Amino acid sequence: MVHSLRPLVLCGPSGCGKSTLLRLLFDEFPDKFGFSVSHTTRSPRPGEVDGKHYHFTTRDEMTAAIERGEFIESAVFSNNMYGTSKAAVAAVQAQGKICVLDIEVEGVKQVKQTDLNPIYIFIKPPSMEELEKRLRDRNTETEESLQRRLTTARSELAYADIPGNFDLVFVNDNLEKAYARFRDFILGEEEKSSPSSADFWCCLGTTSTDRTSDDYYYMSANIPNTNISSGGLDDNQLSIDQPSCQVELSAGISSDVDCDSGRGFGLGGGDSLGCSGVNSVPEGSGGDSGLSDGNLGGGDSGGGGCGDSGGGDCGDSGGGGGGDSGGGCDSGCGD
Ligand SMILES: Nc1ncnc2c1ncn2[C@@H]1O[C@H](COP(=O)(O)OP(=O)(O)OP(=O)(O)O)[C@@H](O)[C@H]1O
Repeated sequence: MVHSLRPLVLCGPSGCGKSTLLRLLFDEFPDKFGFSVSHTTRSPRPGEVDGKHYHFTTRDEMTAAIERGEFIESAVFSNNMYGTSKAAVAAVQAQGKICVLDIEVEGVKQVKQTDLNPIYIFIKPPSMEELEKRLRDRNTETEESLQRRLTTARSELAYADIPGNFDLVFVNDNLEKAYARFRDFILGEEEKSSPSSADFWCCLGTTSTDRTSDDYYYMSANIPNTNISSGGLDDNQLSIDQPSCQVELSAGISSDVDCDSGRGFGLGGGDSLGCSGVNSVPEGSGGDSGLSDGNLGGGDSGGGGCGDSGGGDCGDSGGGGGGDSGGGCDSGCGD
């Protein structure tokens, strides 16, 4: 299964510094991020290139494409249409890059209705006065368009202040500090959503035949000290050290299952075990990590990336070294 990295939605009032911060990000990570090229009906600014900064289009063409369902989001801003086509996002993801969407609040609301599941970031200016100064200094606006942008900015800032609307809201005051915060947050979030930290099941039974449903435990490598959520051991915990993703059983695993704290197992950095997004494992089914009581070394994969519960048993091939597979779960997981 191919894991698409979560897209990044960047939002903030015109002039808050979105383009500036993105330029720094792309300069530092030229191969990691890809810009989703928006469509717009506004005229190109000096230096802007069609197909690179925007797909410049007409109102009629864009309206027709939206009606054909070709857009994830679209909005009218300062009398111009802006929008993100599905093709623009897919083109970036096809390159194995994190797709960056620079969109307005109305577009954010529409993206939230889709299954895109991006990271939402909002950039605030230090003040309305500073925002106005930046826009004037940029020298790209007429007095009328500047006033429109400032009016829109107020409602955008109000939307950003509602808890839960964005994963990160921060002020772009000192550019260096703002960029560091922006970059570190994105890298942290992407690390969390990478396959190495997907939720997974593992099995602690010694052999495939003596396992019961009680031997399967649900773990999330994103959350330290995650409660075991199945197998009747809700009071027990798994302790998980990030970022190496070492997973081990804490002391206190009940002895009435066929395991104890000595039967720990670990994952090297970048590892993935079993099936992500699993909610239940039917009795006697697979979805396990391919481990009995072994460790997987760095670079291992115990299967991974399955959408749902079940599937065939992964075998007992624990203890693999670097680059090993923990039992070929991948094909055995049903959706
Ligand atoms: N931290 C900062 N301190 C001072 N000036 C800044 C800072 N960040 C950006 N600027 C300046 O503010 C102006 C607006 O920034 P930028 O063009 O990146 O905004 P934007 O949010 O992309 O705007 P738009 O949405 O209209 O494209 C630019 O001239 C930029 O150089």
